[in-house]
Amino acid sequence: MIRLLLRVLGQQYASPLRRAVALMVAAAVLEGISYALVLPVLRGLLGPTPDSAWPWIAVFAGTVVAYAVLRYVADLTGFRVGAALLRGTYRRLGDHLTALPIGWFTPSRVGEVSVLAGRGVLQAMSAVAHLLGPLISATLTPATVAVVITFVDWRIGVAAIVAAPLIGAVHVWTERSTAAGDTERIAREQEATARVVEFLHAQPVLRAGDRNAERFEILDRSLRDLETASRRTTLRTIPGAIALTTIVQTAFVCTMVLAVHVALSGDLRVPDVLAVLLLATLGADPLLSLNEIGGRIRGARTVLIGIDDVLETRPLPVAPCPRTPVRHDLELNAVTLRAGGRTIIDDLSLTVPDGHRLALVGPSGAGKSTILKLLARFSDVDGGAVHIGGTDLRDIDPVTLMAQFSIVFQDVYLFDGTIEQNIHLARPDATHAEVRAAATAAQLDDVIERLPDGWSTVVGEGGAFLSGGERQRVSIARALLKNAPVVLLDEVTSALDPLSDAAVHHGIDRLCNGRTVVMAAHRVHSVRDADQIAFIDHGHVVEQGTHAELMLLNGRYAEYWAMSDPIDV
Ligand SMILES: Nc1ncnc2c1ncn2[C@@H]1O[C@H](COP(=O)(O)OP(=O)(O)OP(=O)(O)O)[C@@H](O)[C@H]1O
Repeated sequence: MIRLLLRVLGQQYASPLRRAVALMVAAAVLEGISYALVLPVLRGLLGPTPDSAWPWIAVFAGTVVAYAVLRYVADLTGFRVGAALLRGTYRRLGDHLTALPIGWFTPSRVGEVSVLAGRGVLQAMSAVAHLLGPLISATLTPATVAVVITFVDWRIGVAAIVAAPLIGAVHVWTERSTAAGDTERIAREQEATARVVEFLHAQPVLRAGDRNAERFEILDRSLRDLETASRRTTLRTIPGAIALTTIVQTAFVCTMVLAVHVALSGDLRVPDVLAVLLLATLGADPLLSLNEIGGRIRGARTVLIGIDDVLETRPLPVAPCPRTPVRHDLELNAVTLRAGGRTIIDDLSLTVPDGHRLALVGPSGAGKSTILKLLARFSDVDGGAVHIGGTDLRDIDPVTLMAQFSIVFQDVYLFDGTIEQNIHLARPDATHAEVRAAATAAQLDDVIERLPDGWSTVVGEGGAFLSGGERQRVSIARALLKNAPVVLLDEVTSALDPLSDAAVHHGIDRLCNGRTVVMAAHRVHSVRDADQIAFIDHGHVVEQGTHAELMLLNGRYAEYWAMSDPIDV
């Protein structure tokens, strides 16, 4: 577990962790020694001069006080190390996540990482803070007691010590038999969490379609699966729990029987017999708690394996000598992309000269949004290359690359802050006046006027207090403020009222002015003025040209145009 923890977090935590473990070991041994002092106390008390017990009672009291202080320091150190590990895990995970390709963040991965980063990390780190000490105590205190018994009578000591390898074997066996179950239970837990979130998010749709019962059945099934997986894991731990209890009780009974037998044969005095019986009782008790501690440590271990898996995911490679593009023409050269076992973009080539507008048109699922994502290197291509200003995206530093693009996609995410804070994100060094100018250019002024607290209105998590068209306008304001040379635009698909639609398109026109633009268009009227239009289907360019050229060709684009809503045209 500690090795895994250090692999996840890095070796810089090795020495504080070792210090905490050393203190916990010292506390556990001192606890065992304090129990062992029962022996001289009883020998004195039950001997010819009971007063001789007093010095030992004083030593016993001193040891108990020293143990209490050491335990406190050890627990405090464990707690501090746990807190430092918690911060370290969040930082490591955060740093790593920001380096992962944007394409990695699918909804299911986001759900998985949310569970890990939320409850998971806390669970794993509280194991260090709260369980490492009890685990060390539960093993080392009985071991110290067994060594002391060996000094009293080696035969009884050996009977007690024999239990140790058996307990170790049971622990390893339980670990192995429950490992697969633990992994399955965590997977079911993540699945159930995702279904609960989905059920809550989908309430408006489900109620409108009277589909709550049907969808609840899916949620209920995933909760039942979780229950089954949890029951299966619990059942798998039962044999280990029974075996551990049996071994501990058998060793305890053997120690007692042997102690009585040795005493009856005259080899052991009464105080020593009493001390051995007392020590055996004190040693057996913590061993029985190993089951519960082991179960919780196993849970923490499974979480650490999950975090390790995320950290093992390779970020996109960064060129050793990154280059900075000086022009902003774009080129997709024989690009192929595969995902989910199929080819999404197939040997596709396109060029956009600096300052020109390319519109991508085609049926749903043709690959238009994917092309936009490849241009911003959300993921790397499987074949071919993407260039900006003649430079392969893979040769450009990720921060420099992202600085080239203003991205306006459909799923606009707003943070739970004010509109101003949300726009400011695009360029933190922008002045207040620049932010306001971007908002005005994106036609946000009338939206802000309508909000209860104007500019200071908090927009809610994900921008929930704004409409789709309003969120889109905030996104355009961000892009305007960023003022990047290339604009990637995924046109909003949901229908907006004519006023909002006009406002969004006015903002888009301002944004595109004088820049290199690639736009995935869902409505034909918005592409008519593009310098080039590419009709995409099944990840291929089927036709390419200006609106007039494509209409003359009388092919797929012309057919698409004819079918489009006359209001669009
Ligand atoms: N990570 C992925 N794994 C598997 N399939 C994917 C992935 N990303 C995209 N796809 C698939 O690739 C295809 C192209 O998707 P894309 O979003 O680019 O289409 P689109 O032309 O933009 O569609 P729309 O007009 O509906 O937005 C779709 O069939 C989509 O399901």
